[in-house]
Amino acid sequence: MSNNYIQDMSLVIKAADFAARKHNTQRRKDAAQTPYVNHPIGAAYILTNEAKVYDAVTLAGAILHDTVEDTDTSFEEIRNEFGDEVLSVVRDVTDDKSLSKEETKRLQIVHAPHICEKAKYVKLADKLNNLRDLERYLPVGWDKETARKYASWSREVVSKLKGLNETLDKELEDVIEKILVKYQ
Ligand SMILES: Nc1nc2c(ncn2[C@@H]2O[C@H](COP(=O)(O)OP(=O)(O)O)[C@@H](OP(=O)(O)OP(=O)(O)O)[C@H]2O)c(=O)[nH]1
Repeated sequence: MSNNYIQDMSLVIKAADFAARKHNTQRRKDAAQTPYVNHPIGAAYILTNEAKVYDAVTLAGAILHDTVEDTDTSFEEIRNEFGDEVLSVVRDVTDDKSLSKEETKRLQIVHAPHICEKAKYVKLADKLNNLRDLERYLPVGWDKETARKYASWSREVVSKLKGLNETLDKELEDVIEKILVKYQ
């Protein structure tokens, strides 16, 4: 085994361990209250399985993408544990939760073209994983209009990231269309 391979594998597995511990009390908004960590792991799996992205920093970034936004994790902790490259990816996909929901959503559209390429992949996989869940079930507390609005807003965000990966572009387009039909 090469040293690079060992380093890459270690980084990704460390990220999975870290995310699982940080998200351990959180659940998805489905009836079964699926562990929240299924979402970041699902996003990373979309990258390897569908987008054919195998870069360890991108995969670690995908696995860690909600730790600062949704748990007590700080950017400093991400830097100390995973280094500056992973930090850049996580920083680029972390919303400022001190802003209003509307402003946060507006800023995702504005910022999307300017984030680093690895973060763009993470953002696409994040949205695709959430949208696939949304197509399967309405999250607890959501109505059809909330679902349609989330899909339309996601379409605006991902439109700023088009051209990076044909498979992700197509899968996102398809699932958004299905949601808009299912919840009309
Ligand atoms: N489809 C789906 N989404 C779920 C589920 N559980 C949690 N979510 C999260 O809900 C958020 C969207 O719901 P909102 O009503 O807008 O936000 P909020 O509840 O977190 O305040 C998404 O995160 P976000 O950070 O607000 O948006 P994004 O930037 O991750 O897209 C998504 O990750 C689930 O079971 N299904």
